[in-house]
Amino acid sequence: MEVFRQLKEYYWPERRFLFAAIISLLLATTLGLVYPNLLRYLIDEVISKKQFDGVPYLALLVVCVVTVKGLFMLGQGMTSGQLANRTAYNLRKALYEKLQYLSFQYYDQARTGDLMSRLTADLQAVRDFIGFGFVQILNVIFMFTFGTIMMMTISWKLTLLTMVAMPFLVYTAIRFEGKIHPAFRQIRKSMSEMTTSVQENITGVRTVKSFAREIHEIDKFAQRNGDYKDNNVVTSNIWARYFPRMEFFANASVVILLGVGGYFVLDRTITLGELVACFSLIWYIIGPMWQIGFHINNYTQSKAAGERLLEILHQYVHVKNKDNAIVLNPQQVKGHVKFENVTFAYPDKQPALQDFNLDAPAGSIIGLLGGTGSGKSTVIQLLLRAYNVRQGKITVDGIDIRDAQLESLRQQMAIVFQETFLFSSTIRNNIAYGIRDVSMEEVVRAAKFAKAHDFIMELPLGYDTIVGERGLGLSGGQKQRIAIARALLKNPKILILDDATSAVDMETEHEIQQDLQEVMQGRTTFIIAHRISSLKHADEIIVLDEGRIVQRGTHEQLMKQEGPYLKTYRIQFADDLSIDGNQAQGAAAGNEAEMLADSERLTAAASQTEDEEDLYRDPKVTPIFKKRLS
Ligand SMILES: Nc1ncnc2c1ncn2[C@@H]1O[C@H](COP(=O)(O)OP(=O)(O)OP(=O)(O)O)[C@@H](O)[C@H]1O
Repeated sequence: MEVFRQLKEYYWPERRFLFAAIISLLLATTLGLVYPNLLRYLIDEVISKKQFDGVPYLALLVVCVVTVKGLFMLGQGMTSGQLANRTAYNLRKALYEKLQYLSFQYYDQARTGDLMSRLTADLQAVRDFIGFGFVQILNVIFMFTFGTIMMMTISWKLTLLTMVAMPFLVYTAIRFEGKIHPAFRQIRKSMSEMTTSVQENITGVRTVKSFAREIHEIDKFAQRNGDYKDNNVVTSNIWARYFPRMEFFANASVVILLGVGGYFVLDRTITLGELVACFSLIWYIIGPMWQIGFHINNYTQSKAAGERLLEILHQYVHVKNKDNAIVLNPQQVKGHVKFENVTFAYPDKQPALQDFNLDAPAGSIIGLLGGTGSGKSTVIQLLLRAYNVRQGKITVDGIDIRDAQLESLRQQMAIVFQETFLFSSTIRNNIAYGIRDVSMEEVVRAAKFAKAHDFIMELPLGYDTIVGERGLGLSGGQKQRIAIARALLKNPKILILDDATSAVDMETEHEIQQDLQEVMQGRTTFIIAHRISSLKHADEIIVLDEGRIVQRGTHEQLMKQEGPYLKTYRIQFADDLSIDGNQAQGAAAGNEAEMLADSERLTAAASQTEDEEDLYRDPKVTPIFKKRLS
């Protein structure tokens, strides 16, 4: 019962329904005990004595008892239903809330299919037990106790003899419980593995098909399906072995009752009516014992399910607010970011970042460059406080981010990831995600800045087009542009572009960056990019290799040093040259010239773009948005 003790806070507030269900069932069971007594009266007082005048009254009494019992059963059903559904609601709410606050570290390991199975099948099992199963077990106890007491009042000897087989029944039932509980746990585990496999297959269907791995996936699923089947077979075998034994011991009681009871009637120790009443009452005792397997099964299943729910509910939250955490006020935050001697390793891994130092004054642009796995995204993850830093510290305006209230810290930041997640909602809602009271004009302006407006307008329903869970129907670049619009609309003090333009073509990237120049003003901006053209305007570019800073400086400074930056520049430049002959050469030459040009001149040129001119002349642009963009 430990599991249910720990789940108390979710069903105890609904205890009024629990008590009402118990009382209703108690009364219904008590009324059920009237039948054997009516039978006894019918045989001993009416049939034996040939007093048939009382039969209509007896029949009427039966009708009344049946009706009232029915009403109590109805009450029990309704209150149990309330208890079950309210408990499920409370649990679902708590689980969902917990999932919101669990840290990135948890999600690094968590499997969606497994979580989904806990939130559905396991929750259902707990709901059914608390709402119905528990009351049924109490009913078993009532029926056994009341039935035994009534039989005792008729003949204690007969009762005790009838009970001889019961300890065997109880022993078998307990052994059955010991075997069936681990078997059910295995079933749940294999069920969750099977669900995970289906879920991953559906999510990654494009990868599976493009690698022609259908057969492999079918085999993989067949193995999990087989495990699930085997576990069910094992459980059925346990059931098959124990259930007949329980049935045997239960029926042995009836045989004893009829044999010994018949002898007692002949002996005139009890009347025929009393034997018939005992025969009726024995089912009050055997019935619950008969069902004990089902209740044990139900209980063990829900206990296993409850354990899995508690695992989520008790899951340690790695990143959380301290007591008296400092709430960052968006009006006061300037966005001065500092990393001081930060060394960080993901659990059970080599350090992803080593002795990392960075001073990004408010409004500065920091570029991060490096090969895959060099630690660029880790810098951003740590700034977001997705993980706690244990060595060194990160500050925003001098406040250690571990002391800042998490929500207020993340509200100061907007991040555009390389992989864009779009919710299954309209494009408008996707752009306005996380911002309250935003006007359509602001959404459109942000979309224009992100170069998303034109393609959105070409969609049949424009901004009201519903995009799928993974933005189905949109290209990678289009999704990225929506993500950029979403970030711009948030008006963050710290803007993070994590390879945010990797999926758009060079031309669009160039256009977006010209607009971003304007947007970045007044915000501390972190740009992770593989293309040097995306970083060249940064105030400081940090080049990482295996978690260590290997070069830092401005584009101009780094271009004068031999090192990975210049090497990367040359490779990218050479790529451009080799693409398509003369035309590319011209473009590359232009590109190089442009790269080396004075960045101020570029910014000035960029500010001449049509969109911006429109924006600042357009009287419809709300002052809020102008402020947001400046
Ligand atoms: N969630 C995680 N759990 C465990 N290890 C991780 C996790 N994220 C990153 N790493 C590891 O940390 C190291 C740095 O990864 P990071 O994602 O910061 O690199 P990156 O420079 O952003 O790479 P890329 O350009 O490929 O995105 C890598 O060795 C990577 O395997």
